[in-house]
Amino acid sequence: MEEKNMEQIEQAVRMILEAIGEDPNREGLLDTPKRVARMYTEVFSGLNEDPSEHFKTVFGEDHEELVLVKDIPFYSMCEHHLVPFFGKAHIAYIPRGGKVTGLSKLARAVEAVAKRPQLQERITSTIADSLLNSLEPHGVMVVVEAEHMCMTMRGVKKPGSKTVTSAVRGVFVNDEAARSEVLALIKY
Ligand SMILES: Nc1nc2c(ncn2[C@@H]2O[C@H](COP(=O)(O)OP(=O)(O)OP(=O)(O)O)[C@@H](O)[C@H]2O)c(=O)[nH]1
Ligand SMILES: [Zn+2]
Repeated sequence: MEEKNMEQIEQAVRMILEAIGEDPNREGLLDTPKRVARMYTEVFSGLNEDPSEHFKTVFGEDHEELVLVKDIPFYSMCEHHLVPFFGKAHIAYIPRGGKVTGLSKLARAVEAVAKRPQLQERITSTIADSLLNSLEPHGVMVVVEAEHMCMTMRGVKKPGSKTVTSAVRGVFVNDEAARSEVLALIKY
């Protein structure tokens, strides 16, 4: 992030601290605006990242069977309240024409998409569409499960509640058995 953007965040944090009735000049808070600016640089670092960039690493492997990377942990920021939501993403696809990507690239795509102000639904569909368009596989299925701090520490206050979203593309749409296989393997 550019220096001027960091300064803007620092100013904004100072204003928020004042607005809630705090003294931004007391010792414990003196470095807080700078820390928050650094933290936002990190947690919003995916804002201008295209997840498809990660799928450029392709191996010509003749495997037209299921690939599933599950339990990919992620942390994101709810775009309504700017508080975290976090959980696990599971990504399944059936490659076509030898287009198999590196396993870590699936996790990198999750990072890119999660590190911006987000909705869980958008994380889920963005990953699915990006994989679909880049590798042109037979099918893609993305399942995301997460806990939203805006629903636990405030508001409706329902700690432990989980939101599950899925995005299904290609052969998975009409093949119930294939979908069930993925869901069984995710739970396994
Ligand atoms: N669909 C969706 N909603 C989300 C997500 N993250 C947070 N929300 C919801 O966004 C909604 C915002 O509702 P508003 O009524 O505008 O805001 P609010 O008054 O703070 O709502 P409460 O959380 O119910 O107190 C809430 O229902 C949140 O639970 C998400 O990833 N997807
Ligand atoms: Zn929220």
